[in-house]
Amino acid sequence: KHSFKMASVFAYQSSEVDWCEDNYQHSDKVAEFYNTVSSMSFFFFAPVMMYLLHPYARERSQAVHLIWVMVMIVGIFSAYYHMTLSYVGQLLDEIAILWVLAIGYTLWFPRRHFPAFIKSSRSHFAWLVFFTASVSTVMSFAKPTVNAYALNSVTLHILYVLTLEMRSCTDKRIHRLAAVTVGWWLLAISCWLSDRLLCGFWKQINFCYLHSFWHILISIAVAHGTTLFAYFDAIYEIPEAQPEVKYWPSASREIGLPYLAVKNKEKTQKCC
Ligand SMILES: CCCCCCCC/C=C\CCCCCCCC(=O)N[C@@H](CO)[C@H](O)/C=C/CCCCCCCCCCCCC
Ligand SMILES: [Ca+2]
Ligand SMILES: [Zn+2]
Repeated sequence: KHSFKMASVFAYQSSEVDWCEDNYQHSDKVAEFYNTVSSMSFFFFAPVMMYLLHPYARERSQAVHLIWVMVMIVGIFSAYYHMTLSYVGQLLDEIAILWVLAIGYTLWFPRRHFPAFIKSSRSHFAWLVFFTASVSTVMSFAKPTVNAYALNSVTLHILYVLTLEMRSCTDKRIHRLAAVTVGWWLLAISCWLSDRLLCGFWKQINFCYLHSFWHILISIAVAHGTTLFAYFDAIYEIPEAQPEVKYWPSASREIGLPYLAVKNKEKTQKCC
C-alpha cells in the first residue's frame, strides 16, 4: 500500500492542476506537448543572459550566474511537469521558482528598502529571505494549487519595489525599459490567467495554447526585470564600474534583449 502511494505522486496527472491544452494529442508519453516544448524557452534565455552578464557578475558577485542556472533548472522541472502533469512535477516547478525569487531578492533587493530591524546588512537580509523561503517550501506541500497564485503575487511586490525605485530615477532610458518590462509581464500574466480561468472559451475557439505563450513571455519579462534590478543595484553598490544598460544583439539601438554592461576595472586602471 505504502509503495503504491509513493508511486502515485509521480503518476501521470496526479497533480490537481491540468492546463488548458488538450492532453496526449501528440504522444501518449507527453501530456501537454506545446507546454512541454515551450518550457525550453528558459533554456534559450538563461545561457544568453549568463554570457551577457559575465562582466557584471565578475564585478558584483558570481551569484548572478546562479540565478540563470536556477532558471534552467526551472525549465527542466517545468518540462517534466507538463510532460507528466504529476504532483511531484508541479511541486518541483513551483519550489524551484520560489528559490529563484529568493536568490533574486537576496542579490538585488535595494538596501534602502530593507525592513528597519535588518539595518542595512545584506547578509542579515539574506537570512530573512532564506528563512521565509524555507517556511514557504514546507507550506507549499499543504495546498499546491494556491502556490502558483502565491508566486504570481510575489511579482506584485516586485512591481511595488520597482515603482519606488523609478520615483528617484531620472534617466529616460531606464523609464522606457521599465515600461517595456511591465508591458511584457502584463502580456505574460494575461496569458497565464486566461489559460487558468477562461479555458472553456479558448477550447470553444480551438486555441488552448496560452500557457505556452506564458512560458515565452515570462522568460522575456524576467530577462528585462533582472536587468532593471541589476542596474539599480549596480548604481548603489558598484558605481565605479559605470553600469549601463545595453541591448543584444543590436548594441546601438534600444531593441532586443537588455543587459547590464560595466566598465572593465583593469582596463580603466591601465589607461589612467
Ligand atoms: C528584488 C527583486 C528581484 C527580482 C528577481 C527576479 C528573479 C527571476 C525569478 C523567477 C524566474 C521565474 C521563471 C518562471 C517560470 C515559470 C514556469 C511555469 O510556467 N510554471 C507554472 C506551471 O507550469 C506555474 O503555474 C507558474 C507560477 C507562477 C510563476 C511566477 C513567476 C514570477 C516571475 C517574476 C517576474 C519578474 C518580472 C518583473 C516584472 C516587473
Ligand atoms: Ca491539459
Ligand atoms: Zn508551465
